[in-house]
Amino acid sequence: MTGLPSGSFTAGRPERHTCILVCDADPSVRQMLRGALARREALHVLEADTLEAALAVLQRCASALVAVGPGEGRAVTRLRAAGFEGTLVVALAEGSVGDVVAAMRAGADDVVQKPLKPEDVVDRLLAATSARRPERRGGALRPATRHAGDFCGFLGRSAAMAALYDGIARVAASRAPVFIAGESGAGKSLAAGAVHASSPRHDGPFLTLDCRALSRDALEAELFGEGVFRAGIAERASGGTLLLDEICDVDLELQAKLLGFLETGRLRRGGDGEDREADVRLVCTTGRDPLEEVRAGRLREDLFYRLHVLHLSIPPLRARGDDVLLLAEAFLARVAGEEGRPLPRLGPEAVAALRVRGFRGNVRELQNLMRRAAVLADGPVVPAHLVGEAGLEAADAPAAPAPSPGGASLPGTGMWLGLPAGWSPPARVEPLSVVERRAIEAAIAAYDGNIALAAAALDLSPSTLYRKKLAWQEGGQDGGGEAEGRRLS
Ligand SMILES: Nc1ncnc2c1ncn2[C@@H]1O[C@H](COP(=O)(O)OP(=O)(O)OP(=O)(O)O)[C@@H](O)[C@H]1O
Repeated sequence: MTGLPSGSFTAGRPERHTCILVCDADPSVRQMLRGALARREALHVLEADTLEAALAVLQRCASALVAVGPGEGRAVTRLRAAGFEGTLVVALAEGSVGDVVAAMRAGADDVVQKPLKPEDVVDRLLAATSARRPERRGGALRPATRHAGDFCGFLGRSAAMAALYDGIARVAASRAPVFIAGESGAGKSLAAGAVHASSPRHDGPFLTLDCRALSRDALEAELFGEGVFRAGIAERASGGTLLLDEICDVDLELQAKLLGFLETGRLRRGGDGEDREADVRLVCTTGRDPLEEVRAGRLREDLFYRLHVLHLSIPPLRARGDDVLLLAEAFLARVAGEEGRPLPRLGPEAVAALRVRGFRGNVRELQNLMRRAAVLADGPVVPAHLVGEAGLEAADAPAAPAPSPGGASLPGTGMWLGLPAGWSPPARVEPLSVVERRAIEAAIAAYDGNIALAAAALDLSPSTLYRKKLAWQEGGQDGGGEAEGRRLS
């Protein structure tokens, strides 16, 4: 058996042809497969614990072994629809013959059953790689791949997304924490995966902890571990990146412990007296306004500023122009592949509806809408009514109310700057601070609250905008600090 081409690794990223991705939620399975692969070939093994994490790094790999749990048959289609053209071997947790056939039809090169025997799996993976011909895969998913690979699993070519890709690339090189804000379903987790994939830690683990899902004690145990035998996710992510999803949901006391860990790189498992080290890069997300959370006392200010050194703001879909069409087509193709149906296209009215009238939801809602459209379309064209009034914003919706200037007011009459009594300044002349505040508030309203886009439009850094907002909330007029020029997206 020829196996994958081997190669040596010099500084920087390994060659794509020597890179293999192992995706499994269980760290011990990943470890076992990594060991088996390392014994056989000079391969560079990347690990992912979720499909989202896999999507973020997949394009850098020639082959992937992806574990698929019960009822997750769509995973293969998603990987192919995202543009992955390498060898794909799927490990099914509980696979009937039907599941195996479905996985192969969706684009898997081979299917193995769990529990895995590492040496067998490696054999099958290497065999699939050497036997693979580009034309082996069906053409049904090809339409989606023309859009694929825009950036680490993201699709989108708007200026807002270009700024985001640029921001991700810039923060990736550092080991400082990254704070990602954005609306629900806009792509925060995907961005976290992209930060990891573009960082020097890309061959380390990328693990995620959803802070919404657990009680305070369970979250602490999950994060820092318990007793001598149970390492927490912070230790397991050592050498890689840890995503804390919805950081504002972490209890304040635990936030203090997290801050201590950030500052020292040391942690203590529950019920254990020993201090342990973990070399982790933290990425945190929130769907809320972090400053509002600080003000309301739900997010420790010291933690916020420690985490907020580098920050990214994910633009809402409505700020991405025609990306909505590109994404809609890609999602249609994905669903058609998953459902084994012919690929429908968006009719002109559906295109006009999405583009001209505007889609109100975010990427996740668009995915759901396209799923419904692909399933319900009974011809080759998706009609307008299937892209649904629910997701569309009326063209004649009232504009956002003009923000009030607030802050200091002008003197009305009388001596002012040496002018004679009775003289009134023209109404349009206002103190610079008032003008500035109005301009900033108008920009934030124009970009639907997206600070990064507003900052970019104003040629300020997002941190300057945050500081000014904070100062206004505290009652001052001036947000302090001079314009810093644009930094990150
Ligand atoms: N630009 C994009 N291109 C392709 N898929 C995308 C894009 N943005 C987001 N997605 C997909 O949309 C879904 C939602 O994205 P993600 O989970 O990253 O959002 P989120 O902001 O973290 O959501 P939540 O706030 O609910 O945690 C995922 O399936 C993701 O892969």
